[in-house]
Amino acid sequence: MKIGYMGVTSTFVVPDDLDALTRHPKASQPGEPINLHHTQCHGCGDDAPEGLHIKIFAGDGFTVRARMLVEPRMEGGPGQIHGGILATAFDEVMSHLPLLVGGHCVTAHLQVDFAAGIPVGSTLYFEGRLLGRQRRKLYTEVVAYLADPLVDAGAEAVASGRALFVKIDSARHYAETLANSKAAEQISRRRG
Ligand SMILES: CCCCCCCCCC(=O)SCCNC(=O)CCNC(=O)[C@H](O)C(C)(C)COP(=O)(O)OP(=O)(O)OC[C@H]1O[C@@H](n2cnc3c(N)ncnc32)[C@H](O)[C@@H]1OP(=O)(O)O
Repeated sequence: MKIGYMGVTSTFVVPDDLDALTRHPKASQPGEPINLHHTQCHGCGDDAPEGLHIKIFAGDGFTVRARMLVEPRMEGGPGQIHGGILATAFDEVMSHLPLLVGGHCVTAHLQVDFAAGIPVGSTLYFEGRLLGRQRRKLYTEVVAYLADPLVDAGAEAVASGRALFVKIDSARHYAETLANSKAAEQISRRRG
């Protein structure tokens, strides 16, 4: 089995020679919700019954803000969020950053640092940031807090994540699996 990518152990290093970033003209404005991937998306979909139902908003510049209620069904260790759920939430929040510059991406690499246990019943607040772009690669990071850092300057960071996204041709990438999606019609309609 291949470990890492192309035989190289994956390490998240943002290159120095980045391309310039430009906000897409149709990107959500700061404070506005960012369009759902689709309504059945496990992370952000309103109609995914077992989904995380994360609410994601555009921030200033190349940032996003998000929040998620840590429900009892998300428990791992007693009374605390499961680490895999937090990793999923991080993936979801960071996957909305490429939408600020346009185009669909998939996660190629994801890493998480867990700094403190996160109690069931809390609301998690996320701040995500696009660190840079090089060709099809977009480098992102996210930090999770137990209070809204916008209103509470003392909000403590409880976890952080980094991910590399790679831009795809969405129609080609999902050509063989779209028919399995509960949202197939909606996605096809959106493509026109
Ligand atoms: C319509 C609604 C859409 C909703 C989207 C929701 C998304 C939510 C976020 C997710 O969870 S996505 C699901 C998890 N991810 C995947 O299923 C992706 C599976 N992997 C792939 O499909 C391919 O490996 C991938 C598209 C990422 C790359 O394959 P390609 O053949 O298109 O590109 P290539 O291998 O040439 O890589 C492009 C660049 O990325 C680099 N790269 C790719 N994977 C890497 C990796 N793992 N680590 C480091 N670098 C990587 C690669 O070295 C290269 O760099 P350079 O530009 O410098 O040449």
